[in-house]
Amino acid sequence: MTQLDSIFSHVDQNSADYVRRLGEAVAIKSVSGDAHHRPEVVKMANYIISWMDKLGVSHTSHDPGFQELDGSQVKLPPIILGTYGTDPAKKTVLVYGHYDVQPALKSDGWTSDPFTLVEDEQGRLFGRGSTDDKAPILSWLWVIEAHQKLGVDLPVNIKMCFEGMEESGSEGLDELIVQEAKGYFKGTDYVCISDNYWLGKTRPCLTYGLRGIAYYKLTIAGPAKDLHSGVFGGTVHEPMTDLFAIMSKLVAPDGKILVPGIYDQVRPLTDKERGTYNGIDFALPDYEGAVGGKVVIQDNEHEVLMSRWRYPSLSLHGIEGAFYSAGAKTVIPAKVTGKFSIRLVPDMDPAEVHRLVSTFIASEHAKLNSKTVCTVEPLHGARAWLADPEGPSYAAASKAVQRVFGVKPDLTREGGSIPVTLTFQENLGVSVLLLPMGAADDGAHSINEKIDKKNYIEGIKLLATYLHEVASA
Ligand SMILES: NCCCC(=O)N[C@@H](Cc1c[nH]cn1)C(=O)O
Ligand SMILES: [Zn+2]
Ligand SMILES: [Zn+2]
Repeated sequence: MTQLDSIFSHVDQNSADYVRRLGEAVAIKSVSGDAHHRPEVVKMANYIISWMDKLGVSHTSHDPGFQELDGSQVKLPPIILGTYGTDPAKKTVLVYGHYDVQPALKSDGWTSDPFTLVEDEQGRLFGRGSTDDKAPILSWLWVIEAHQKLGVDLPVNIKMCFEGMEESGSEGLDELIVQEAKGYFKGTDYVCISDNYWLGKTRPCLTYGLRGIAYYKLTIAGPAKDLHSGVFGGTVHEPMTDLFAIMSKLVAPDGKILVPGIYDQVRPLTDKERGTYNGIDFALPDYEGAVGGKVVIQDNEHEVLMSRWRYPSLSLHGIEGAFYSAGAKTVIPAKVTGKFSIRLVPDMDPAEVHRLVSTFIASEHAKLNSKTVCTVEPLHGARAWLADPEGPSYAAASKAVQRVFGVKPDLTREGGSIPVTLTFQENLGVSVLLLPMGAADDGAHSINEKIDKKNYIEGIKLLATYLHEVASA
């Protein structure tokens, strides 16, 4: 029996323990976006630290300071930096993950309490944070534990960077990475992140690209206070009318962004890149299933994937200050703020996108001949990330997938944004790999988030195998 075979059978034998521990973690309501839950985020940090202590992982906790949240100053949760092994003869793999979660209420439509891990008869483990990102970060610890229990030498040094603010802008993380690039992070050979999902439900993937984002607030202000539409309607410029007029000019119903110049920055599609879409395990009906309706714009698989991965998109998210309750309130809102974002792709620059967006909105507002005041404010931005999927880390991960799952992984990109990938790549100068455990239907951020027990258990084996493969890469 090889070392990995014995690790695999140990993982299988201990699967009930791994599920029980995931249940302990899910029960900690580490919602970073809500000030009231901040003590629970810290509790989750302490849960991880207690496991690091048990496993002999040395660690430091970095305090990123305070943030303004719901009108008060709230202390940020720690960024935990762990170190397991410092053998100069071994490669060093830095793993990143997050221990905070999205908000969840049973009343949102969950079929069970979101913070109680529930296993159904199909082996699906439901609970907030189950797949995003508690199972993956815990799995790195279980890999260390399995090696210790079996007396198998871990063939790499591991550094761990676990944050508690990923779902709320990763406050303080970039600064710490820049500051510690030649300190704690020095000596990192590869970065591996397990915080995304397979493209479908059955075939694992390795992810080498993400879109960036430019998020905007567009505010139109008019009267000093909300007005009665019967008394003032027809006599004043209405902020909501102007906001609708401008927001309707940003994007067409077919998804085309209407801001002039936006597509000029997009990297042209080459034949080589076009070829990378061949053979990817992705079917339109499955995608429509994930969407939950027949509203997909494109009519073939390659176009859908390209629209998600390599072209920008503009989404209108919401309007702050507008009347939205039941009933028929006859109000003219005094000030409204539209929220929208543009997903950025290689080679789009957030500063240039901001220049184009603000110039366009100012000119569209001027065309309205309205006396309202229009302001555009960028909330946050991140460039797209694209890695070379042909390096040794990707080769090791591909071998690991084949060993654990018996199939070659798809090489995928994603439409979402994980800005820290680029921060690691640029500041540490090493290859970054996204190695997901969860499946496309896990429902991260949504109601009834889950991870399949099979994905969790085989995922632990996958991470262990990757470390063994990358050791000799
Ligand atoms: N599957 C990986 C995507 C992770 C994710 O959901 N990231 C968020 C990050 C973000 C950016 N602005 C607000 N949140 C995303 O929306 O892409
Ligand atoms: Zn995540
Ligand atoms: Zn998330």
